Amino acid sequence: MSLYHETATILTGPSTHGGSLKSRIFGNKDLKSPPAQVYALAFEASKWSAVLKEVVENTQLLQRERKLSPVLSILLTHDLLLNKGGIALPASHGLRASVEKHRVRLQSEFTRARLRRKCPTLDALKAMVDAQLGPAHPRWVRVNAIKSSLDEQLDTTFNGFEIVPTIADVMSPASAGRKLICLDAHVPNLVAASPGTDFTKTSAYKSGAIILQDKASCFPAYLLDPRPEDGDIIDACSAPGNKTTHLAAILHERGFARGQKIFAFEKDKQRAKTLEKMVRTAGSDSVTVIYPGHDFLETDPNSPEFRNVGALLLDPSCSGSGIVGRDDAPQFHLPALTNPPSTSSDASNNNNNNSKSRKRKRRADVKQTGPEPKPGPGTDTTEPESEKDLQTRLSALASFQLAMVVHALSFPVAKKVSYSTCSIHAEENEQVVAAALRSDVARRRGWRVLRRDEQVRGMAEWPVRGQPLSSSSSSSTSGGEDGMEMDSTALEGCVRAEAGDGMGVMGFFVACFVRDGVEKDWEGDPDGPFLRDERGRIARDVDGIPFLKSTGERAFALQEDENDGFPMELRFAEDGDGDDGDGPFEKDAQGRIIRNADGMPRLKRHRVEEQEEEEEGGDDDEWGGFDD
Ligand SMILES: C[S@@+](CC[C@H](N)C(=O)[O-])C[C@H]1O[C@@H](n2cnc3c(N)ncnc32)[C@H](O)[C@@H]1O
Repeated sequence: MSLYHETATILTGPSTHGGSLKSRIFGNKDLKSPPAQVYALAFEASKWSAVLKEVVENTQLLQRERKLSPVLSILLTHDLLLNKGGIALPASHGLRASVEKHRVRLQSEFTRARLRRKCPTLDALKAMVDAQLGPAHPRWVRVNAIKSSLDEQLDTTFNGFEIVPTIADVMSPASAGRKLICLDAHVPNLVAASPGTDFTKTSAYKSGAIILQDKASCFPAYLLDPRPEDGDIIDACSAPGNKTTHLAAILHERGFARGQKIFAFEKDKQRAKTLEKMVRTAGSDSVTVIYPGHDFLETDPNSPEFRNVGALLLDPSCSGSGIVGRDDAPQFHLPALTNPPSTSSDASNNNNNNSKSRKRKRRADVKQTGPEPKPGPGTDTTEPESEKDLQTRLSALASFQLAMVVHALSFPVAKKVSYSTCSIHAEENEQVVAAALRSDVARRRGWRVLRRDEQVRGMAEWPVRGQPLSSSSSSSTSGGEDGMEMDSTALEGCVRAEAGDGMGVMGFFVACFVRDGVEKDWEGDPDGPFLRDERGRIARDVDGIPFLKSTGERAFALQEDENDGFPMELRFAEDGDGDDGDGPFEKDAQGRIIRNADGMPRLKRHRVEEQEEEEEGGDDDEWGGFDD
């Protein structure tokens, strides 16, 4: 297969497979062409594709050369017009000939495209195209607490990186070529590294000590805040497993309750294989039960298997309209097969990279598999989708998403459910939450949105919140008019992330449903079965287990038999830091585990390091305060 066919295959393959463009290419063992050449062509052609799309359309190249596909037309035109060596194929090759015979026409159309952009020279056009690449997206790295620690990674994988205080420093064009990292201020164990940094060859990546996961994608597990006392956790839509493994990592730091499990559902069997691999690599296989090929909607919430499920993470298929920076390459603009020639106003539209309507229409694809119609090939395109088609697609997605949320809210002892999408559309976000709150099950069981002031520190401090439905809906009828309004407290409880706002995140949405009356279902006591302190909070022992009113004893009997199921006693994972038999966490004089403000238990290791620093007379460690 030629360089051009191989590059075309990479560019039109599912964007959900294999991470960044770089890792998709360099990790592809089947490539016959040199990966560096494929990457250079894919990147450069993508960068120029908005201009080349115009050239191809205006010369009607695709109509003249019926065997040429849209993606190949861009790749070949790129090399013909912009590559010093021209098209890298023998002169007699059919592909090369099919484009070269239109050289004069293509060249003059390219000149017109340049002049329309008011660029007097090719160099000026090159500078403009480079400038339009937009703000670079950082490479987000989550340190997997099951296999490593932030400190260990700072000493190893990030050794040689300069630590800078803000994400703006990491993304600044002035920092190009430097190896920078910034420790995230909102999500524990998360690091932003210079855009395009390739960690896929590091031993930490291969061993699962680090996981490449966008900051916003870390919000759901962090906001759900899984705890030993939550019992079993369901991840309803798991593949490829970023959030499943994040749940496991958070629980690992807190200490899993004995027998506590994460049930990971994945409807797509193929994707379930990726999930299995990721869970194994991340070291969370012993606590994760995978249900490959299993439709979450077909689970029976009342099945004995799920009697201890206290929390669910729901990250269903969505439009994916918020996805940016998944890749280290610019978007690829495909020429239309039948479009009339572009006008100068089309050209100026093409230049308007940041327009909101464009963002909304940007992707015709679906984030992952789901019930909705799938896109055709070439999904990484900017083919406009009509407003009507968009609304039809969004409404199909929203019905599915609502069904998933309502199902999750039906688990008998569940008391927290996070719902997330990487969509920017209110139809999939606030409107789904509003509709779920109005469902029978939500009303009957008292589900509400977790308030901002109840959220873990990083999420409470995150500034971008749910949008009022009338201003966030992409439909011409506002959500409010549809009766989908939410009160301001609930909206404030919703968390959004906005691409391109300087915080280095993709477009994302998450809300956590909670209910306060779970105990009522069990005990018939309006105040629940557990002892409470003077502020009405459930009293818990050092391990977080509540005390029963009836006996004054811990709610769950401690048993040695591991097979007796949850919840019994806490099991601390090996810490490797000289286990003193008293668990890995610092305790106060009363023997209670010391927790940071966000509820994270404080590891003994941190104290030892602080003491060492004090002895060395070092300054306060800026990063030691990360969990505080
Ligand atoms: C957005 S992706 C999940 C990403 C994942 N949470 C992560 O962070 O790596 C949605 C996944 O849900 C799966 N899915 C869709 N409908 C489902 C259903 N009814 N039951 C279980 N899985 C489903 C899709 O196959 C897809 O893999």
